Amino acid sequence: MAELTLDNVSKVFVEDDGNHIVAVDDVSVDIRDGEFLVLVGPSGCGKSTTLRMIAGLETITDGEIRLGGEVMNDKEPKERDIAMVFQSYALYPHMTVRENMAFGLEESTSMGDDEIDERVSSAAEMMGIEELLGRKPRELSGGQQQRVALGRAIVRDPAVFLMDEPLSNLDAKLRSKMRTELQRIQEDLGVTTVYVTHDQTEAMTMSDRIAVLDDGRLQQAGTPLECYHEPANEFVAGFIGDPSMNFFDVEVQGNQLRAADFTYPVSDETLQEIGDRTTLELGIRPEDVTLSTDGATGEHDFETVVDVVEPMGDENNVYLTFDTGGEPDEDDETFVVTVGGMQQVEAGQPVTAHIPEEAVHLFDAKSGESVKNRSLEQVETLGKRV
Ligand SMILES: Nc1ncnc2c1ncn2[C@@H]1O[C@H](COP(=O)(O)OP(=O)(O)OP(=O)(O)O)[C@@H](O)[C@H]1O
Repeated sequence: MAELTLDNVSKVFVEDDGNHIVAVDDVSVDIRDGEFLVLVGPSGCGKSTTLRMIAGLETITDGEIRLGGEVMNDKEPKERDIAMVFQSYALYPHMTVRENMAFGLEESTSMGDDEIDERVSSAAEMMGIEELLGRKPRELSGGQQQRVALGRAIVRDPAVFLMDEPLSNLDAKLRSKMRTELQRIQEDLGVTTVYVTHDQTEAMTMSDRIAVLDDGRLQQAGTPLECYHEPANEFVAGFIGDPSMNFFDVEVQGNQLRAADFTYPVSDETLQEIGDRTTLELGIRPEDVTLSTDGATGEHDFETVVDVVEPMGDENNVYLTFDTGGEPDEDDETFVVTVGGMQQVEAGQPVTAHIPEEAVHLFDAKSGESVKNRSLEQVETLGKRV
């Protein structure tokens, strides 16, 4: 059993001048046995510090970390059944690949040479590095070093893998190849894994669940689709998804959401969810807006003009400006809309943007908390790309 639990975990660094930095603030999350959890968030949000506390490389200021029910707080790193893979790979330069992989086992266990050899061979096979076992790290490419670092973690057969941006030094193509390979290996081995990245594509594609951090605080822990379609707040909504969700400041007037001349009527059901709030942030995903040249025929259709078209291959990112009737430029809202690559759209072209109410997200303007999300059920019935 290797369930990993973080219970109200905090980390405060005290600098020489007495200044307190709250790097991790009261984070609680349960990582199930065999689960692949990705910790994601912007630079400085506390991802690495969280991982280092789990590894025992950093003390815990407050709270408790448990592995398989056992409290880890005061255990030395080597007493924890955990293997960590770093961004820098951290291979020993004077050792061969075989020695690098075997080193941890020789140091920390009374395992016989035969079993060590067997484990190294099997991990090398899994990582496809059998031919490299006699080489030194300097004789390897970045991708190969990365495989050795992963192989070294696998050899240990730990209860938990911790990975800190392990793919970020690889080029884009190798990175996406390693993403799928790593996922497969983790699934085959069934080892509980906590993986840190600031790359939300990695988070979306690799994880069973994502834990989104901002400013040391856990914003949401959920499946990639939950975080994408049912974000807990505006931060998660804006962070997950590329291009990012479009946001619009609106006021509630009767059954309309308004920004100067922009009016967006909503249903009674939506009004109920809004309650007595008077200011909101309206959010809409780029792929949920549709563009046409038919003119505005419905109450959720808006006339606009294409600013820029960014071809992405199979689809285009189309930038539009919504004239909301305020000061030109200042109060206008810029939108990005994703359309299929076959749809002919060019800069300067007048278009009608349709913003379907079922896909609209609403957030409390003050707290940023979610007020209305599109539900996963709606996504399925709409047959939208997810
Ligand atoms: N040893 C330290 N002493 C003081 N402050 C620290 C220390 N380590 C981290 N911090 C601070 O704690 C906060 C969280 O840092 P952390 O490295 O965990 O963030 P991160 O999300 O991993 O960022 P990145 O993606 O840039 O690596 C930051 O404000 C950082 O400056």
